[in-house]
Amino acid sequence: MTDPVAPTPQLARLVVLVSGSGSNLQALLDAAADPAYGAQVVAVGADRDGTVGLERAEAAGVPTFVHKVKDHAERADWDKALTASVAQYQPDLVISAGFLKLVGDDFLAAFGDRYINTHNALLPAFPGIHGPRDALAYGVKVAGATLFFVDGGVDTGPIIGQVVVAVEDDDTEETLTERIKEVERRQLVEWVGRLVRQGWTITGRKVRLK
Ligand SMILES: Nc1nc2c(c(=O)[nH]1)N[C@@H](CN(C=O)c1ccc(C(=O)N[C@@H](CCC(=O)O)C(=O)O)cc1)CN2
Ligand SMILES: NCC(=O)N[C@@H]1O[C@H](COP(=O)([O-])[O-])[C@@H](O)[C@H]1O
Repeated sequence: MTDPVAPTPQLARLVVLVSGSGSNLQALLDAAADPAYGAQVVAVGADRDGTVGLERAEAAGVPTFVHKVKDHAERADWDKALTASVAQYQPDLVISAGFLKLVGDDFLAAFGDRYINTHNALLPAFPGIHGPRDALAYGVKVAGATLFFVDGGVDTGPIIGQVVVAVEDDDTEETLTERIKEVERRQLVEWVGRLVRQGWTITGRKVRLK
């Protein structure tokens, strides 16, 4: 069992990592506007400039930082820089919400017990960055989203929650992606709130609220 993580007595500090439109980030920002939610977004990080996700953070008055892989000689240097920026904000929970980069050893050593990711497929099926496309190509009848604690693999960590949607006969990648996102955002907001208000344990692959 990893060390249990206790509930956070004050507002829990969330750092959110994004690469794209940031609709999951927006859902967290909206939820955190109510102090009863129990958490605040203290910073937003990204691997690229000029995204709507970063604009959403700035509009909410939340500090941002960007680390691009190509600005570093080695991937490990990027990982160290990302780790240092996140650490500066002393997060209780780090959340990847459409963050399209795999983090490395330094990041996981610092935050591996408190780093979660939302993925738009029902893991362990369809890991990677094209979940809805891969699900449609396979011909599945249900799809969905998985929230999990990140480990050193690609979308392999202990699962916190999953939510399911139907796949319609006339779905395109775009329509299925949007249907998944609607339920994915709700799942993310609900589980982040529960985790920070109640604390959690991870025993092997089992995640439990305290
Ligand atoms: N060590 C881990 N890091 C991250 C995980 C994870 O499971 N383990 N989840 C991600 C998010 N993710 C899917 O949810 C994911 C992100 C990125 C990739 C990937 O292959 N990325 C390539 C670049 C792709 C691109 O920029 O177009 C890369 O990192 O070089 C797969 C899955 C959060 N981080
Ligand atoms: N595996 C990574 C991945 O594909 N993540 C997916 O990117 C979307 C981000 O949306 P958003 O930027 O609107 O929150 C989300 O659906 C998330 O599951």
